[in-house]
Amino acid sequence: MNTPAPIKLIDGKAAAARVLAEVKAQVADMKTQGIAPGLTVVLVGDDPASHVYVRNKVLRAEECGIQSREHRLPADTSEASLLGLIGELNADASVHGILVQLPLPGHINETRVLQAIDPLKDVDGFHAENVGGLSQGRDVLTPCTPAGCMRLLEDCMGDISGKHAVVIGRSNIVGKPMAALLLKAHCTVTVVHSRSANLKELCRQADIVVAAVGRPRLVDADWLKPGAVVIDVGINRITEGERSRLVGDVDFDSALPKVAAITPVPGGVGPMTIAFLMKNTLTAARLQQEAPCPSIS
Ligand SMILES: Nc1nc(=O)c2c([nH]1)NC[C@@H]1CN(c3ccc(C(=O)N[C@@H](CCC(=O)O)C(=O)O)cc3)C=[N+]21
Repeated sequence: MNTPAPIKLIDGKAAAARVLAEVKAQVADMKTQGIAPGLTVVLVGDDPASHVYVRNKVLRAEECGIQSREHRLPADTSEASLLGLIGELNADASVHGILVQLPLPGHINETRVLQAIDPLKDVDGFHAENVGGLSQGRDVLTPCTPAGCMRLLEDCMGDISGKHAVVIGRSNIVGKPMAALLLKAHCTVTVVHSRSANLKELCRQADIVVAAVGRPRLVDADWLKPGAVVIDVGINRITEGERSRLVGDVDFDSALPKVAAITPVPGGVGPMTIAFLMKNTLTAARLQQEAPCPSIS
C-alpha cells in the first residue's frame, strides 16, 4: 500500500475558520456580561484594493457577532478632520476597535493619525505604545498579519523554538512585528530586504521563510532549503495574458516540491489577517473593560 503524500498545503481558510469559531464563542460569552464588541473601520479615499478587504471584514465580523461600522471619507479629507473623528471614536464606549485603512492619501501624516488612536483600541497594533510593548515581549495588541502567520506556523510545526526564521521584508506592518514575534517564540531571526547583499544564500539557511516584500514570485525553489516551511504574505495582482490573478511573493509551483509546507495565495495568510482582526477586537474590548489605566503588563 502506498503511504499518502504528506499534506503540504497550509489551509489558511480552515485555520481562519477555527480562529473565528473561538472568537464567536467568546463574543457570545461577553454579550452575556452586557458588552457587545464593536469594530469601526475608517476609509479615506477610494483605493480599489481596500474594498475586497473591507467587504471580507464586514462579513467575518457579522459571522462572529461583532458589530462593525464604517466611515468612508472623501480623498480630500483634511488631517484635522480625520483626527477629529478619531477623537470621537476614542471617546465612544461602544467602539472597542478602530482601524484606519492604510495607505492614507499623501497629504495626511500617517504616523500622526496612528498615534492619535487610543492604544487600547488600536486593533492594528500600529501605535508606538503597542509597537514598543511587542518589542519588549509584552502581551499587547499585535498586528493582525504577523499574529496570523504565527498561528499558522504553530499549527503546522508546534514548538518553533531554536528554528532559524528568515523574514524577507522590513515593513512596520509585517516584517518588523513578524521578527519580534518569532524572537518571542525563541527562533533565531534574520531579517533580509532589498539591500541585503546575499539575500538568496541567507534564505537558503532558513527552516522558516516568511516572505513579505510585495515582489511577485521573487522566491523560488532555488532560495529554499529542502523541508523548509514557507509563509507567503505577498498579495500581488498580476496580469497574465488576458486575465488578472493574485500571486504571492513565492513562486508556489516551483517551491511546492521542495518544502515541508507552504501557504497558498489566495487562501493562506489573507483570511488569517481578517480572523485576527476579529480576535484583536475582542481582546481590545476586554482590555477596556479591565483597564482604567494604561496597559502595562
Ligand atoms: N490599517 C490597515 N490594516 C490592514 O490590515 C490592512 C490595511 N490597513 N490596508 C490594506 C491591507 C490589505 N489587507 C488584506 C487583508 C486580507 C486580505 C484577504 O483576505 N485576501 C484574500 C484574497 C482576496 C481576493 O480574492 O482578492 C486571500 O488572501 O485569500 C487581503 C488584504 C489588510 N490590510
